[in-house]
Amino acid sequence: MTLLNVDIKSAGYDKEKEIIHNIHFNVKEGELIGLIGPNGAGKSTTIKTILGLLENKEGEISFRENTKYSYVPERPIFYDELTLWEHLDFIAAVEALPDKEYKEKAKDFLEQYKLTEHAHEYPGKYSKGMQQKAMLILAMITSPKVYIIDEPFIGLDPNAMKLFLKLIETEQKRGAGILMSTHVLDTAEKVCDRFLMIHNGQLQAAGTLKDIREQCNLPDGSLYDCFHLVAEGNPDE
Ligand SMILES: Nc1ncnc2c1ncn2[C@@H]1O[C@H](COP(=O)(O)OP(=O)(O)OP(=O)(O)O)[C@@H](O)[C@H]1O
Repeated sequence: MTLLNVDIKSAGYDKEKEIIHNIHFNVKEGELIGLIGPNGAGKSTTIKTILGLLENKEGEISFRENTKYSYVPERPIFYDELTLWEHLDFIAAVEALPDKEYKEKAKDFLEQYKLTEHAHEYPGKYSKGMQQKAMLILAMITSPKVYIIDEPFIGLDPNAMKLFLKLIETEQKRGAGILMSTHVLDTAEKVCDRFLMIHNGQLQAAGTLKDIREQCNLPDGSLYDCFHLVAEGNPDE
């Protein structure tokens, strides 16, 4: 079942300058989709367009009816005057989450991510990795049907990375669809079901690794080889 359908004809920050063109894909239940591309390719712009943050947009973005989604930005954003628990309470209040259920879930996440002892501190003062983990907890607490995650791996230590991947898998099994932009291609190759390869604001290749290899004419290539070909035009350099 399709949860999110993206049909961007063009989008950009200023009326005169379009940044992305003809980006079409969907996210289905239980799928993890990797949004891949070099710096400045248009990944964050695609995400911002999906989130409705860009006014200059031609095309259609449609979430399945009543689909709740969570966005995890590349750079964590917190309220200065709220502790992590207060952030969780705030989200629970806005989303009208059942009290007992969300508290149990929150405690479980905090324990897993080793943030229990820091839950009453201000996340603005956490280390980078702790902030990233806190953002993930805030995203997961509402049990959304769709996740939109901008580069989750930077700043996570190896244990946190493993935990994140495990939680993502659990969320997929629950039926959540995930769109995740990342530069960590070896991990993406292992965990993503499909890929969207963007360069110069356009979709250059899309599909499973097999599809991408065929489109790049690299039958045994890794995701990195295909990325390199798309980004640089030569897989061997
Ligand atoms: N706020 C902005 N205003 C104007 N142009 C922007 C803005 N943000 C990004 N751009 C431009 O849009 C283009 C695509 O940038 P975008 O941030 O989408 O790339 P990206 O693929 O997410 O890159 P990275 O891997 O470096 O995060 C770049 O040319 C960039 O200069």
